[in-house]
Amino acid sequence: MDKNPPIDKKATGVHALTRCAPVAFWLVVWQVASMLDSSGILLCGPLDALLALCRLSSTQTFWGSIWFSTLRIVAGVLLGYVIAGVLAAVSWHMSTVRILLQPALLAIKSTPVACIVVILLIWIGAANVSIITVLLLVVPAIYFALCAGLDNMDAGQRDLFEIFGARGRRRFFALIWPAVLPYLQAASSTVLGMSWKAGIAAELIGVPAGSLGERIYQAKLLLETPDLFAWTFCVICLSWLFEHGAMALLRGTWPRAAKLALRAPRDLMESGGEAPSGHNASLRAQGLLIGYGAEPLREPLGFSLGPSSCLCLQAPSGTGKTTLLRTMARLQKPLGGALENAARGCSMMFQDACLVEDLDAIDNILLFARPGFTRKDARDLACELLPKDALSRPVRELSGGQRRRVELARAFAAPGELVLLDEPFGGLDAQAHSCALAFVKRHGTRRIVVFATHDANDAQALTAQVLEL
Ligand SMILES: Nc1ncnc2c1ncn2[C@@H]1O[C@H](COP(=O)(O)OP(=O)(O)OP(=O)(O)O)[C@@H](O)[C@H]1O
Repeated sequence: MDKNPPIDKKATGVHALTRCAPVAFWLVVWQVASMLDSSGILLCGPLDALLALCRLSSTQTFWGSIWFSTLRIVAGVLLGYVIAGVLAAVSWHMSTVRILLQPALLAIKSTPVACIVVILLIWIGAANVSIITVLLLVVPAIYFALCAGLDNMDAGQRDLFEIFGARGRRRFFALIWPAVLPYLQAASSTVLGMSWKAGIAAELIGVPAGSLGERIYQAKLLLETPDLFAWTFCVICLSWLFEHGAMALLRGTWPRAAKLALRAPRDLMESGGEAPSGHNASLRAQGLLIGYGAEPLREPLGFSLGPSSCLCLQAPSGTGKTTLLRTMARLQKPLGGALENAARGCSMMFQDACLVEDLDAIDNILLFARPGFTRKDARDLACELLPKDALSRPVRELSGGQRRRVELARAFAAPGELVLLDEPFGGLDAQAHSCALAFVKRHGTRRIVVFATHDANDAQALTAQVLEL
């Protein structure tokens, strides 16, 4: 069977016509308007502009000017992105830097380009005025976009990377980059086109020798209107190419960043070890108070868990099971009492599935897996819980129950000796439920497993101690 659907030639033809017809219409309007100006100084026709472009493009000066301006504008943009990235990273870690930078960058952002150019001409002269002008346009726009992306990073995703101890390149490529990318794309779509406008405006004011700005200025001085239109057309094309090329590059970074995150080596210090041995793992609470603000949710809690033990948290809704699990994961500080955790590493299954949505089940498992855990291991582990056809689709396309099972597999592929499961069997049918119970029993040995459930039979099935809140 032919896999490619037949091309609808009629529809393609209509599509091409709807795109070309308006352009042709405006070219005719332009030609007619130019014919009304008999002098040809105010407005030249499109044909004259095209002839001028052909004439100019055969000269060395033409390509020299394009090279001169492109080099400076692109350098300004690249430098601007690097500086904005460094400043945003520092500001994110140091609020004082952010407070200090805020007024300066807002002032630069609000200053008209023409004023910036005039000041720069006094300071650095004309030759490189376009680089700094473009840089000053890019830095505030990209800096504020990056800060917004970092500020609005999903709290659940942050918790996920924090608990699993994913740092360095994996954290950058799988957490930070996808969080800032939409903001970066939105700001870039404005800034990239603007950078050419600002760069050429700077050259027109400073008139550096050999630049596109100088050519446009000369064409205006000598009233060579066709040349003026030809140069303007060049700037529009360069700006369009640059903007669309850079945006396509940016769009393509996410799948690549995910691959880089998966390839990043996981060092043993970071992960807590090769595989859980569980020999010395323990978790003890004495007079533990949990809650938000000053008022504890419950009376003081106490329990003691040794290696290969399982604790079931059972309580009605809203009584603090999730809060206790978050406290055990060190995502929240206890309000009082003592919590001694002697387990190496921790992994958690959240009540609301928290996954890297664009990656498939295997990649989600591998992202936080212990060192030496191969793709085949991840596939075998996932196959214990999920149908094969669910393994290679982005997890955002999976059902709620399937997503929970990806999380469950991920929790046991990670090296943590303490495994916290928040309602791991919620939303599963009877068969999937018993399969998940068997999975936890099989892989829970040599770890401490703490899970929250509303089903009293789960504790029995896993021979778990029960802590009723
Ligand atoms: N971020 C928060 N700030 C303040 N109070 C919160 C916060 N999160 C939860 N609570 C409150 O803490 C209490 C316990 O919530 P928690 O989510 O721990 O209960 P739960 O036992 O896990 O409930 P469920 O079984 O419905 O998941 C609830 O009364 C809830 O309103």
